[in-house]
Amino acid sequence: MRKPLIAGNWKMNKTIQEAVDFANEVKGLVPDRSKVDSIICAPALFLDRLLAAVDGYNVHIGAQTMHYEESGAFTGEISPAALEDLGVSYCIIGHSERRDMFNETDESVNKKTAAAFRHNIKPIICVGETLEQRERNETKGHVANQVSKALQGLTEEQVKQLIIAYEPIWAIGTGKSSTAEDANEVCGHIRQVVESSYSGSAAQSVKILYGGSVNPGNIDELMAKPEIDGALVGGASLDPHSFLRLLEAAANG
Ligand SMILES: O=C[C@H](O)COP(=O)(O)O
Repeated sequence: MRKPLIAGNWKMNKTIQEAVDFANEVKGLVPDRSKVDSIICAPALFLDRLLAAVDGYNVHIGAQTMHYEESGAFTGEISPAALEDLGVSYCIIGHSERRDMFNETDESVNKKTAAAFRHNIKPIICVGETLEQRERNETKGHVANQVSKALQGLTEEQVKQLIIAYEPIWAIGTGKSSTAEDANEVCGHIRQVVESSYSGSAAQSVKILYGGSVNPGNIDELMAKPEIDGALVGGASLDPHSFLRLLEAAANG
């Protein structure tokens, strides 16, 4: 039985004060970590303050991206070693916005995933198809290819700890979520890819999330599906009440 996981991706939203206010508002109300892993992936500038704000509560803090090198001449980049030193335990890798706007590739996603494991950071690898790919019936092939490339060189033990978020690009921030049935089918396909590349045990351990216009109105239906272990949530994670509702749905589902 895989423990459910809800990760909020704040993207480039909030000020530090708004972030700390949010953490103070939700932290005592977040369901116990035995029921759900609750994660806030915040802008890098807020991570230190958020870690201090939620210390001792059931909330994990994650980053939204990082570099694969430890250090060096990479102006403006975020070092995985520095994230580890800060106490950051999760990092989103290969979000479609970063693939689209910041030149993230399957190769860099693979290198970042390996770097995350070297630094005790759990990677949340994002995959998903465009609307055109969906219309051409290429969803499963595209997603399988992204997953295979992201996992190259990982050990079975690493794969068991992995989190993969299936986010159809056409569903992100559009209010147009995938149906729970479709999302479940693609998440199941991802699990099969893991099984054929690694083992049944790896496939049963890896957590697969759905992302794309998840909100308090559709979370129950998504969480009821057997292949969906949780959600990566953008817009609906920005409001404390909505975020808490998502956590409760996952914890009690
Ligand atoms: O990482 C989160 C996804 O991009 C989903 O964003 P959204 O919930 O605003 O559609």
